[in-house]
Amino acid sequence: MSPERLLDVDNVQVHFPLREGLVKAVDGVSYHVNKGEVLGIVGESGSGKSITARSIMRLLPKRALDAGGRVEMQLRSGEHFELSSYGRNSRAIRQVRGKHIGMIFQEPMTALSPVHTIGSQIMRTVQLHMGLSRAAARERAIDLLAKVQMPRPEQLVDAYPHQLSGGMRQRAMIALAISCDPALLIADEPTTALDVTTEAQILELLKQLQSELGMAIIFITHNFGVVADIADRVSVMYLGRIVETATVDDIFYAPKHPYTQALLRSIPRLGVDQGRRLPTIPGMVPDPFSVPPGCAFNPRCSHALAGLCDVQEPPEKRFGSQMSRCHIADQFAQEPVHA
Ligand SMILES: Nc1ncnc2c1ncn2[C@@H]1O[C@H](COP(=O)(O)OP(=O)(O)OP(=O)(O)O)[C@@H](O)[C@H]1O
Repeated sequence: MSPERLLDVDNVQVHFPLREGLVKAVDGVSYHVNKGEVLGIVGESGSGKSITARSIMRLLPKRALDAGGRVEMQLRSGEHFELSSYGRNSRAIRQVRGKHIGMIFQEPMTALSPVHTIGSQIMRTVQLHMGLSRAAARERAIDLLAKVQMPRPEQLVDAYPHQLSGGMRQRAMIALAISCDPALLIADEPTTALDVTTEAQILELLKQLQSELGMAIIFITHNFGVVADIADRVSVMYLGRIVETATVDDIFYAPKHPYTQALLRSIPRLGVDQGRRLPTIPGMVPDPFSVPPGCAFNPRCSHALAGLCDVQEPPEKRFGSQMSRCHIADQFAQEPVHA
């Protein structure tokens, strides 16, 4: 691992053996995150974004089968830690969760307990991982609430989650996730349930915290607009695989996978698309029990070549730092989809 590398995810596979058949929810996913960078992971519902992130934390649903792959992280001490070699409830992994990796979700109550005050939940975490005294932990909890820009932190530290608005609960969850100064924050659709104004405020807060604390973020979303705002690099997922990875500029101005291009065409442009019907991607995401042979996107792809795309799985093609899993990736000119 190079010194700037924080996380390496290599060929991770997560399956669900269900009565109807085997679902390969994550089918050989590889990516990396550098220290202090924001990696956006984009894709439609069911593409495997959340399960990939959960596999890093070893927080897979009970029915999931860990079918292989390796996840390694470089801790702040320089020590390499192989997360994939530990079980969900192992002592080692519980040390890493919360301390080295924080996680925030769409629904704050996934992370917050309804029966404890915001302050006591933060205090418990920092006492456990940072060895602070009760008084120092309370002080840190108040500082953290101030850092996430909650008003009157000295009072809100004693509030229960249900006493806060949705946006404030989101801030409290962020305070808890960053309480031990993690090197990595995994953000799984953290702004999806919020109104546009609150969403913009939370994104602004995350950007501010990211540059202030120097932490890396894996930002999972189905919304390309959000990615443009926050990410340095982007990976696009389709049916359990990463189909394209590139810098945010290359993703928007020179996408080399027809799925990325189709997702970009469906973003509304301010002032241009108002009142106009937006193109949507034809067809539906296929049933996860019967993924099409060849390139899984071929039945929905306007560029698909019969006898190639419906037969052969596309290899990873590289163009500098950009990767596309498309047979004809080299044919896409460097032209913006969004002119
Ligand atoms: N608990 C579960 N039991 C069975 N299958 C599951 C379970 N959780 C996820 N899956 C399967 O894994 C696939 C990927 O799920 P995942 O939650 O990672 O998708 P996602 O891209 O994050 O979508 P969303 O945005 O809807 O959360 C799903 O389509 C589903 O087939």
